[in-house]
Amino acid sequence: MSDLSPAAASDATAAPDETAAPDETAPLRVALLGAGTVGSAVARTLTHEADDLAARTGRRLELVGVAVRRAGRDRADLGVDPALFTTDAAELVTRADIVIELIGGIDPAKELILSAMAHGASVVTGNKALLAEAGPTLYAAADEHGVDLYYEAAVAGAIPIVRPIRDSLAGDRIDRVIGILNGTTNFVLDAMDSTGAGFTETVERAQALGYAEADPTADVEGFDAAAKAAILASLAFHTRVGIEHVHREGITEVSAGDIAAAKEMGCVIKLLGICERTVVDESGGEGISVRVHPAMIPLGHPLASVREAFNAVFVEAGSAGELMFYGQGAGGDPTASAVLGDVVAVARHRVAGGKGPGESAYADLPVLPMGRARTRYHVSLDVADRSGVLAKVAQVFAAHEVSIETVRQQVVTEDEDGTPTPPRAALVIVTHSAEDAALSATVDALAELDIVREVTSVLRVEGS
Ligand SMILES: NC(=O)c1ccc[n+]([C@@H]2O[C@H](COP(=O)([O-])OP(=O)(O)OC[C@H]3O[C@@H](n4cnc5c(N)ncnc54)[C@H](O)[C@@H]3O)[C@@H](O)[C@H]2O)c1
Ligand SMILES: N[C@@H](CCO)C(=O)O
Ligand code: NA
Repeated sequence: MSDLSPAAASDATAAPDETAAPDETAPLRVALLGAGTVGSAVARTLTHEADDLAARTGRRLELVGVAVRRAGRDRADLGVDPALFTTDAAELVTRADIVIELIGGIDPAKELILSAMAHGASVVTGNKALLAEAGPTLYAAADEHGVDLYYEAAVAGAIPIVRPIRDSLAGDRIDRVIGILNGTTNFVLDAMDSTGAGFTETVERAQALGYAEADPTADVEGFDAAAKAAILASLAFHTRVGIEHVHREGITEVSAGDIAAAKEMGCVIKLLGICERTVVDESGGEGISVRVHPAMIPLGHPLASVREAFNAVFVEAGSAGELMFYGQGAGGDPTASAVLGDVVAVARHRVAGGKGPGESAYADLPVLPMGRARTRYHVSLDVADRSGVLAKVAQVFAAHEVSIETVRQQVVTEDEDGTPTPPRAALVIVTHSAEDAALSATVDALAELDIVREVTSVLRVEGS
């Protein structure tokens, strides 16, 4: 179908023959925007695997240009004709059937994608930040111009999860998606767990090893995972979810003490992206909760075994039951695998003369505030050790209608440096599931009690 696209029409140099049949052997013109970590790997595969890609697609994929920020750099290893490099991305997107956007960020990526679509190109992108901010605008443009918008690389890198949710599970009802969606934070938490070291020291080590960026804010503060959670929730619940709807807490406050407390509970701490469907009223009306925060999960949960910088997504669906998707969430070649899979998919649509699914937002479920999410809390308190203390603490939970699951107490008689202390106790309370607002109010009220010397840690417990 590409030969009748506006891009092809405007590109024609010979006198147009309105009655001529489309050339069904002409290569599909591919434009690549960005030759960084992922773009370079994509360029290499497009050139080195051209014959296999043509065989799988049914048409050759001809790289017609690579937009870069700076001209003149030696990029010989990509195997790309040097004449194809350009600094004019805006011009390049007007003469392609498929545009691969791998420059990242909002501007100019958004305008380039919209222009590419207006010129008839299908778009493949890995840009989670842009999708979480402007997904509906991009989908509307794709719809208007009859082109594809594919973005498998945007969530969990190489792991096939966007298309499994959008296509393979389209006949099922997804109730919950829990993901380890950020490799940097998983690496840091895993290293803290194995070494007992603190957060700052571990991030510095991750930076030295190349796992964390020089500025790790987007990862450690949970922005990257929140963008991915927004995309997953939109797909899973057929509802528009933007980054602004996602409750976000990063891992900067997770201490070595929290990690040790999790170990004692038979848990590990992970930064989780949680997207879940909940009943919100007595008539069975539903809403969704989308949140990113550190949480304890039991060692027996499949997500607990996800080590180092790996990602995983655990899906609970009505008929399929529990599914686990695991693999590399980042890196040039792994992410390029997801990009190229999308390129082949959209190219096949062009060859067959159709397009893939557009946005599905028909359910339009309300996105609940964090206070309405149901979770469990693990609360550690440093309290005076005298009669009536446990009763007072239990009363606070009861007053907020939060049910206690377990209580553990350890008497402390000396400080960390061995100095004898007045009798006190370390109290660890794990609750049953309750609304986050009630749990949070409970913790605030506990902190006000004169018998509570300190609330030493508060962690959510998920996955059980
Ligand atoms: N790196 C990963 O592991 C990974 C994984 C999944 C998704 N992604 C996503 O893929 C995209 C690319 O990531 P990356 O890691 O390759 O980034 P990168 O910073 O390594 O590469 C981006 C490249 O785009 C170039 N660029 C920026 N503006 C440009 C412009 N206007 N015209 C031409 N070139 C321009 C930059 O010079 C750079 O070379 C991002 O959206 C990112 O979120 C990356
Ligand atoms: N910075 C991300 C990789 C790309 O999303 C991570 O650490 O997982
Ligand atoms: Na993916």
